[in-house]
Amino acid sequence: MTTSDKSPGPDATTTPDGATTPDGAAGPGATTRPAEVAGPGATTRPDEGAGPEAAVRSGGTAPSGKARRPDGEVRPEEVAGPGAGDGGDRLPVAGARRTWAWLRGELRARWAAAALAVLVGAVGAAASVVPVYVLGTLVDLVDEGAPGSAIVTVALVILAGALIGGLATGPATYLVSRVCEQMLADLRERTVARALSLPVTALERFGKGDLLSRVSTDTAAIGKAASTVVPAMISSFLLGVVSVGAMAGLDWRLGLAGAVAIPLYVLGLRWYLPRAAPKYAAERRAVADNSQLLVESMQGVRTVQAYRLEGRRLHRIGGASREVHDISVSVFTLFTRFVGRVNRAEFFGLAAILVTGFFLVRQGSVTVGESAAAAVLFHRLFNPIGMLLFTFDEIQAAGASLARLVGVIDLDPGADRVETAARPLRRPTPARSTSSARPAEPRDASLELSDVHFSYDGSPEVLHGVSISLAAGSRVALVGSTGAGKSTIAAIAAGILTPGSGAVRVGGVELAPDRLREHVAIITQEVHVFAGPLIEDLRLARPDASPEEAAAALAAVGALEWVTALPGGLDTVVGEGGHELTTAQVQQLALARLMLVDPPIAILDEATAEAGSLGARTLEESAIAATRGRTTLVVAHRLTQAASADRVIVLEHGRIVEEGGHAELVAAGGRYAELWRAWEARTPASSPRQAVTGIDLTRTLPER
Ligand SMILES: Nc1ncnc2c1ncn2[C@@H]1O[C@H](COP(=O)(O)OP(=O)(O)OP(=O)(O)O)[C@@H](O)[C@H]1O
Repeated sequence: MTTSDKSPGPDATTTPDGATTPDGAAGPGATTRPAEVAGPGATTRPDEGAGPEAAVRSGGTAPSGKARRPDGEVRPEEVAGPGAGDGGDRLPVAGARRTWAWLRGELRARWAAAALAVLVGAVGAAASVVPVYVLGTLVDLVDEGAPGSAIVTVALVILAGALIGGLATGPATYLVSRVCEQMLADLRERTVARALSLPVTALERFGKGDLLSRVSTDTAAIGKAASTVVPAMISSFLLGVVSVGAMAGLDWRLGLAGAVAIPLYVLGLRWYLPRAAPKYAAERRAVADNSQLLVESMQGVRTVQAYRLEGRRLHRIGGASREVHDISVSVFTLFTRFVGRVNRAEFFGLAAILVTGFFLVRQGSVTVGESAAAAVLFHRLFNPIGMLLFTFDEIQAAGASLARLVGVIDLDPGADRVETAARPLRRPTPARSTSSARPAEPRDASLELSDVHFSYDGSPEVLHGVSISLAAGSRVALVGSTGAGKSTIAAIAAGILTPGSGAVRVGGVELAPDRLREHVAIITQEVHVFAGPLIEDLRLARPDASPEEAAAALAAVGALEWVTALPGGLDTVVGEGGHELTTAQVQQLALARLMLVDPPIAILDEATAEAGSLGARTLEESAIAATRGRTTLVVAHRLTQAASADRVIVLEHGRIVEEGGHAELVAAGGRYAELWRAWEARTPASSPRQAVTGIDLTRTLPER
């Protein structure tokens, strides 16, 4: 199974303040690009995230981490609630009870398959004990000098038992691992789906490294357990039960002698597990921290280079890796000491059986063959018991990983509001209920933000009652200095961020963020080019788009020419490891996706701001073509974008300070006029507006 391929926009979005680099460009070939479209119908490709996962894996030099406490108690960080982790910013980990409940629920849902697996396993275990049981009879027959025919019969029974046991093992393993794999696939799918449905602010707060290590390292730990450890454990357990039963069947005292080993095994486990659990937890944390550090360093590589932070980053990564290494070594040392205790238990168990058998044979209670069979039965348990004990930590690790994934599944989709609720914000205005159960449909493509307040987690409010209204089909530019709140407004209007209070309406109807995304598409500052054919990248916006429709969208934004000139045209493999696209080309792809999404409302957040001056003209034209006929909100860092809008809204410190047409505001001599003069001064040319974009804006300016 794969992740849903119908998840809307959020996966394709970026932080409102997007990581800008000193040179302002992500560089050719970079996977993350300075513009991104997300919106109605946008989808998640099954292969997405392969890169970061690989990065985490390559960083995860240590064996899969382990963290569950043996007694299944809830660790301090195992508090089901966002932000309740030990660092305050980790994704939550489900408690032991909740994890068991999840497991039980999943098994109940597959009870028939699970029961069949156990049944086949039990038959296999019973059949494989038969040869040892009968071996005792064979010894006695030989001892008594029985005829060859009797021995042949016993030998045939041994053969049949071994055959049935062997034949049943394969299907039993297959059936158990199939149930486990199905549960894992479901779990992985639901984890990714929930992560994608999380608000961007929540994802930022938790850190992508933690999420990636859960989806990769934790899933791998569970996957390993599901395919190998759990089936082996179940068959070992069944074999153990059947063998002890068989020993007791020979003579109860032999069974009791074998049972001498049990308390020793238990003591060994009780010695090991409490010591191992904190070490595994520390190892898991160290691996996650190391992953986070690596992901951050890779994602911020330009900033790292620009500020010459390579040495310091490498030093920190080296330190984190050393910590992982040291903890892993101490985990292994502990494990070898545990092995010694297991060997001791085996020795005492076998010795007890042999001594008991000796005396029982002497007093005539059992035969030599029966005593030998008991010893062999016990000896045959060495491997299964060792398997049970030595993989206990892997099961623990899988349990810890399971708790981490269940923690993500249980996350409240409105996780970013959990913390903001503690702050003195007005509650969001409840959506007006309609008389019928059906949600009201917007009557047109107008967009309205009404008295919107917003603050990022734990930070002071950044929007203080912003109200903006865009008539259907109009083009409005948001202008303001850095940090004024433009991108935040864009993200709220697109349904990426949820306002602390206030309302967002489309066509007069207040819509929740998820419904808002059905009507609004946004191009943000980062575009992710997914590895694969270019047409598939376009189909993220509309999965059923035909090559002709994709070509038409590309043509509309002026990109068809260069796409057809690519070696494979629409089928050229782009993204990580594929054909490298320029920043401007990537931005045009984002605009073509917007065309395919065909939303009534479009939001451009610096869609062209990162372009080099040579591509600026083309991109400006592409952006105008892509948004023609749509209600458009443009975050205009380049004031030429504002000059071409129907209306300009000037924002400062989270408040609207001016609003009106470009010419009107310039004439008014206020804040916009000030910004415009500064802009003109920065772009000396006979016709500043033309010089910046290469477009004669008087042609594109609407009639006023
Ligand atoms: N993810 C975030 N977490 C915390 N604070 C944030 C976050 N994103 C933005 N901010 C803060 O919110 C305020 C508004 O930021 P926003 O990015 O909306 O401004 P902007 O006008 O778009 O700025 P710019 O032109 O630099 O993009 C700023 O003070 C910024 O530091």
